Amino acid sequence: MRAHPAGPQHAAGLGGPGWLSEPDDPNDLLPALWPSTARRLSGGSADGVVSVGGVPVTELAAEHGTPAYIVDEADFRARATAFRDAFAEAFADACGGADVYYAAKAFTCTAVARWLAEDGLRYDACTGGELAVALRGGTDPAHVLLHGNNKSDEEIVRAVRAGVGKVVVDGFHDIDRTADAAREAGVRQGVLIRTTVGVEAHTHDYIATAHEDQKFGLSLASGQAAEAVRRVLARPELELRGLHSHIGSQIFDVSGFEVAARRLLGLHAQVLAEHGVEMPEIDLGGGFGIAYTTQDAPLSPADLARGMAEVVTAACAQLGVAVPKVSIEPGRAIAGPAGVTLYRVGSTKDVALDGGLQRRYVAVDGGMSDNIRTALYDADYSATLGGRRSTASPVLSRVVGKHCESGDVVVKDEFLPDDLAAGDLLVVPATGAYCHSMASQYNHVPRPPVVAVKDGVSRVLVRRETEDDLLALDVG
Ligand SMILES: Cc1ncc(COP(=O)(O)O)c(C=O)c1O
Ligand SMILES: N[C@@H](CCCC[NH3+])C(=O)O
Repeated sequence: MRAHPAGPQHAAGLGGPGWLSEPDDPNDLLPALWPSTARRLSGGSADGVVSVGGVPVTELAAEHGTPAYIVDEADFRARATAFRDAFAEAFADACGGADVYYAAKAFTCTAVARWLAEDGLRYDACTGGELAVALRGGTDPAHVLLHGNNKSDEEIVRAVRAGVGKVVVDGFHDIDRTADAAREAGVRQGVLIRTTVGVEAHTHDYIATAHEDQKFGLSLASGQAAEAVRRVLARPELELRGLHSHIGSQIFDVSGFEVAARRLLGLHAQVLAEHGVEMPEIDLGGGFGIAYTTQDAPLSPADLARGMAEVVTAACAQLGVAVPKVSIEPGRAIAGPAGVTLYRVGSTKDVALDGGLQRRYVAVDGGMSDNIRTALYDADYSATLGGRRSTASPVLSRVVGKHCESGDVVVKDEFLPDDLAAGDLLVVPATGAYCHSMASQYNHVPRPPVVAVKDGVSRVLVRRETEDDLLALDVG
């Protein structure tokens, strides 16, 4: 990592993160963080402008306004099919391939469901709302699985009637309700049992999900998962398809997945020994990390698939069981790098810090309502000047929003050019996952649109909310 030209103390003195370093030219886009079609144009009337999907951000801002979520359709679909192909290949010999369920919670809308269906991916919904989007997008219901730690009766009935392939049993409370819904619908419902395997995933506490002391799943160690197997087998309306584990999100360390797979397969073998039931599937969840900064080094889908295939094959051989059909549920790794957020700068202010240092606050026209991840998880992002090139010297800056909250920060630390001013466009990469899907209308700020870009054309997938939309909800 290279230090800032003013000396390492420039950033270090602010207690800034270790990852913050300046690219050779701050106008460069660091490829790992951006959709594959993103570039800074050179020459012509749009010289210096960032372009995504062949559309300059100046055009996007003029046509769709700011803030706006921009999704690079080709990049999203390439990442999705890379997972599909890598896992199909890695598991081909062991179990005839693998199924990839896109985790809709990362980002979904009808167009996304359609892309996935066209490209042969499946769909992981965790609410009735996400299921509704899948069905409206033309997803084959048999390719949908329904998660949820607190599914309503109505969600279960709706999913079973729609013909979803699998309902994931997250607790004992799901078993009889799903079986009753299946009996009423006259079907045999496939189920997975979400198992808490006791892995402490190396990620933010709020997004680790396989240790004992959290709300999801049935514990392996305490015997709850084995008891759930017995209860499911006692209901003939249910078809026990397999066990499920999801250890958390934004994980880079493959050892967590390895331990989870081995423990899950241990229970899988135990069920065979105890009940004579050979479950045909196993679902290892999602959670594959992406690069938000230059410090993050994600594994490629091919490396992940190869690594997971080795672990699963070896564990099955050791246990003396056939390799079940493997499923995974990536969300962030498909949607995250495919999306950027476009903002317009409204104001700046310099604050003197101890030691003669200063921090520049750059306020944009969105904030924690369109990206809650910085406030919620202390997440790191980067930002770049989008509408022009600048040769002004870089200034350590903090990109903040317009909300009435001092924690309303989008990018904690970034070097931005000294001549950045009101009216400039800023682009924040790697915002395709868990930004639109976690957006709020805090301070009655309408949510931004989602605009797809491809081959030089932009298309609104989700329209911008208006104040009238918000007022229409207020019926009191
Ligand atoms: C059950 C389950 N599957 C898949 C995912 C997707 O995770 P990620 O977007 O990190 O791949 C999540 C979210 O963490 C989840 O809870
Ligand atoms: N929402 C989280 C990920 C957790 C998702 C689902 N279990 C994030 O933004 O990183």
